[in-house]
Amino acid sequence: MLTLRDLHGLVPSARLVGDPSVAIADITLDSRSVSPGAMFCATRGSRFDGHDFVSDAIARGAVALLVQHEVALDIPQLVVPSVRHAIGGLVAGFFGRPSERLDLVGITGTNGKTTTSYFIDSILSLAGRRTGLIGTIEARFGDSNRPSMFTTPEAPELHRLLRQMVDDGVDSVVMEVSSHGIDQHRIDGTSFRIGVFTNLSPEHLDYHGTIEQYYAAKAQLFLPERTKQAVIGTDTEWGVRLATQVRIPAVTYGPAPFSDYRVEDVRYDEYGTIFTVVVGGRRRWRLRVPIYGIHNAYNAAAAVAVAEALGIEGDTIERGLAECHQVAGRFQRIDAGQPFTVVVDYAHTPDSLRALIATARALSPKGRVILVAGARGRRDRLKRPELGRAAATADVAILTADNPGDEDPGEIVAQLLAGTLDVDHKQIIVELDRRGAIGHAIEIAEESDVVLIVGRGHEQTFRVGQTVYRLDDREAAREAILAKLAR
Ligand SMILES: CC(=O)N[C@H]1[C@@H](OP(=O)(O)OP(=O)(O)OC[C@H]2O[C@@H](n3ccc(=O)[nH]c3=O)[C@H](O)[C@@H]2O)O[C@H](CO)[C@@H](O)[C@@H]1O[C@H](C)C(=O)N[C@@H](C)C(=O)N[C@H](CCC(=O)O)C(=O)O
Ligand SMILES: Nc1ncnc2c1ncn2[C@@H]1O[C@H](COP(=O)(O)OP(=O)(O)OP(=O)(O)O)[C@@H](O)[C@H]1O
Repeated sequence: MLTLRDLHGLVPSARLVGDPSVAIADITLDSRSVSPGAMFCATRGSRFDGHDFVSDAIARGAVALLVQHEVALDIPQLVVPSVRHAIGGLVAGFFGRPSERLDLVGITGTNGKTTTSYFIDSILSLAGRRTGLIGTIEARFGDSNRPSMFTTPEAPELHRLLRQMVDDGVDSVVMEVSSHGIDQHRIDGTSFRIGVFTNLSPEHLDYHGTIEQYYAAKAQLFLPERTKQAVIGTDTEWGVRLATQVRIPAVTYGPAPFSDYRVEDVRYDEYGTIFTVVVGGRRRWRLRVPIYGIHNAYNAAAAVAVAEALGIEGDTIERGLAECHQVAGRFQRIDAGQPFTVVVDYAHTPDSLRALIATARALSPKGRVILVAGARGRRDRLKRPELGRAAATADVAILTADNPGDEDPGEIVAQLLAGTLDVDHKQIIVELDRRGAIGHAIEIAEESDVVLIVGRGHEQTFRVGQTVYRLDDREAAREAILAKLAR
C-alpha cells in the first residue's frame, strides 16, 4: 500500500505536515464517503468548504488530509494552494495511472455525448473488445453496472473506476466528458487515446459565463498532453473552429463539405436512420442506426471515425451501428398498439429540441407534432426563453414541470413562455402536473400525430420541493396510452 510519503512524491510542491509513513488505503473528496484508512481531500466549493468536514472525515477513519491550509488537528497532511489542481495527478498516481493502459475515448460537446458513447461501445464490443462505459446514465463494465450521479465523476471516483476496469480485463473505455468535469479538474491525470467533440450551443452559461468560456473549457480536452487524437463534428461553427485550432492529429465528421467523414443523404425507414458517410471525399458508405434523427446520423459518423482510428474493420462497424441497442430515453418509442407515435427523448437544449421536432415532422409529415416539455429547476435559467421559443415550433406545445426542485414550476414555465411572445405559434397549453401533461398529449393525439415527451429521457425520479417521487416518462406515457385504448 502507498504511504503519504509516496503521495508526496506525486505532488512534490506540497508541504508535508506530520508522519509520512502512514499507509493510505483510498482517496476521496467527500467526507461522507471516507472509509477507514482513506485520505480526505478538502476543497472549497460554491456551497461548502470541505475543510469544515475534516473532523467528520477523521471520525469516519481518515488517516491523512490534502488541504489548502494546515488544519490544527493531530493528523498528517499535505498542504497545497489548490486541492482541485493537485488531486488529478495525485489520484492518477495512487491508482497506477489506469487510463494509460486503456484505449480511452473521451466525448465532449453540448449534445450527443451519451448517444455517441453507446454507438462506439456497441462497435467495440462486437469487435471483441472488453469495454467499459462512463456517462450520464451509468458506469458499467463486465457484470458491474451503477447508475451515475454525474456525467463525469470526480477524479478519485474516475481513477478508482478505471483501475477496477483494468483489473477486470477491460481494454477500451468510452466516457462522457462534461464541461463542468473539465473545468473542475475531474479529468486531470487522465490520458485519452481519442477525444471527440460533438457540437456546441448555448448551455450552462450560468456556470461558464459566456459561450467563449464554455468553448474554452471543452477545448481543453484536446490538449496534446491529455489526448492523442481528435474526432470533431462540423455541424456547429465551434467544431470547425476547434478543428483549425487543435495541435493534435484530427479528423472531422458531419455535414460540412470538407468533413473527412461527410454525412449525406439521410433518410428514415421503419427501423431507423439510413445515411451515407463519404470517407476522405471518395469512399461512399451506406450505414444505418436503429434510432431516428439527422443528429443521430452525425453521432453515428463520430462513432465510425473513432472505430476506424482504433483499427476496427468496416463490416464490424456497420453491424455495431445497425445492431446497437436502444439508448435509454434517447428517441425511445413507446408502442402499446396506439395509432400514433409516442417518443420519449432527453432533448433539453434549444438546439436539440429544434432538431427533434424537425425529425418528428420528417417522420410523419401528415400528422401534428404534440410536445410535452419543461425546464429543469435550479439549472441553466438563461436558456429558458430560447427553450420556450424552440418548443413553440411544435404544432401543440404543452409546457409543464421538469424536476423543479426548490423552484416554483409556474415561474419556470413563465420564463419559457417569455420566449414565445413574439413568435408565431399554433397552440401552447400550460399543464404544470407532468403526468397530467403527458396524459393530455396522449388524449389529443390522433392517427399520424407524433407525441414528443422531452427533457427527462431515462430519468426515474422527480423532485418537487423536498419531495422526491418516482416518475418515469416512459411508464407514464405507456399508462396513458393503455388508458386511452381501454376506453
Ligand atoms: C456546479 C458543479 O458542478 N458543482 C459540483 C462541485 O461543487 P462545488 O465545487 O461547488 O462543491 P460544494 O458542493 O460546495 O462542496 C465543496 C466540497 O465539500 C465536500 N463536502 C460537502 C458536503 C459534505 O458533507 N462533505 C463534504 O466533504 C464536497 O465533496 C466538495 O468536495 O463539486 C461537488 C462535489 O463533487 C458537486 O456535488 C457539485 O455538483 C453539483 C451538485 C451539480 O449539480 N453539478 C452538475 C451541474 C454537473 O456537474 N453536471 C455535469 C454534466 C452537465 C451536463 O452536461 O449536463 C456532470 O458532469 O455531471
Ligand atoms: N448530435 C446531436 N446534435 C443535436 N442534438 C442531439 C445530438 N445528439 C443527441 N441530441 C439530442 O440531445 C438529447 C440528449 O442526447 P445525449 O444524451 O446523447 O446528449 P448528451 O450530450 O449526453 O447530453 P447530457 O450531457 O445532458 O447528458 C437527445 O435526446 C437528442 O434530442
